[in-house]
Amino acid sequence: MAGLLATESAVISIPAMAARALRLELDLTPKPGLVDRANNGSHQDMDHALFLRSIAAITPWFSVFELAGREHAHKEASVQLRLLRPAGIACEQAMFAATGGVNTHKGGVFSLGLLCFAAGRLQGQCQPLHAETLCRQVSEICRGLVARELAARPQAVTAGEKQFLEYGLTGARGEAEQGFATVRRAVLPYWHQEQGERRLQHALLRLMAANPDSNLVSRGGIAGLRYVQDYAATLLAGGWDNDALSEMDRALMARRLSPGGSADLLAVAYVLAQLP
Ligand SMILES: CC(C)(COP(=O)(O)OP(=O)(O)OC[C@H]1O[C@@H](n2cnc3c(N)ncnc32)[C@H](O[C@H]2O[C@H](COP(=O)(O)OP(=O)(O)OP(=O)(O)O)[C@@H](O)[C@H]2O)[C@@H]1O)[C@@H](O)C(=O)NCCC(=O)NCCS
Ligand SMILES: Nc1ncnc2[nH]cnc12
Repeated sequence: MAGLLATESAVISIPAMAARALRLELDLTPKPGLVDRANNGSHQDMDHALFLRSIAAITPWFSVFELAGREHAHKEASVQLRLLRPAGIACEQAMFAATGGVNTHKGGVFSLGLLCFAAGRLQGQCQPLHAETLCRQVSEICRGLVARELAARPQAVTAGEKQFLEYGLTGARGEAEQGFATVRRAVLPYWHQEQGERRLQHALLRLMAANPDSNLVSRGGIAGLRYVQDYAATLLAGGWDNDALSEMDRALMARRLSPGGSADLLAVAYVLAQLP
């Protein structure tokens, strides 16, 4: 049963979970600063329909990543990212073609793509598919990525590269190289404290409180990042409901702040939380 994992009553695949994670994240409402069913958050160039098109364009690639992981499973970890990247870039291009050039899911493609690829690699090596083994694989596949692509680069082009040079933030690359440590430490131990949509909102708040999200820094500098982290921590400490989240949504929209990196990590958290 290659590529499949039995969970509770259903048998589902990691690529299918990744696609489901993107849809659940998108539909979660209210969701401060982000595109949801109610509004476009702090975004002028994105809406719910655009995200649906993006998800439709990305979804077929998750199985491609998993298959590639299986095919290359017996090669060293250090060559894996080089083998995955052409498909990752092709998937990004499919996303940009579907959205007319808007970056809806660049971080999501990167993080979920790595999870699918690592799952295929584990299957190819006949290793058990657990959250821990999957994250360890991602970390090994990405070993040295921050040093190679951020630290060794004197000139910055992307937002992620600029923020490394200016503030030492390692963004999506750092999260992956650390085996999604922010998700494992800040979210997974608390996953079963809440149910349904509230579980995902709780996870998002925990991510916003902990994640050094490069999107917040590119929109609002370090002060913008601190504002969102403190706001989320205050809600977690004092209690929150949908009204409080809607108020936070308005506060972030007024400041043009969007925690897009945390939205991506929420999808990662959902996939990992389905695994033993
Ligand atoms: C390695 C890449 C991810 C390189 O990307 P880049 O150098 O741009 O690096 P980052 O900025 O670090 O990351 C890119 C996206 O990752 C998300 N992100 C940010 N911080 C974190 C974090 N701490 N943890 C996890 N993820 C994070 C974030 O994505 C979200 O932001 C999108 C919107 O961003 P932006 O374009 O800036 O849009 P706006 O803010 O709206 O801009 P303006 O309107 O203000 O102009 C949002 O939709 C989320 O997705 C970062 O954008 C990678 O690109 C790469 O190597 N690609 C090649 C493909 C590949 O190898 N894939 C391998 C696996 S398949
Ligand atoms: N729902 C969302 N809104 C804005 N940016 C995002 N990046 C990933 N999901 C997002």
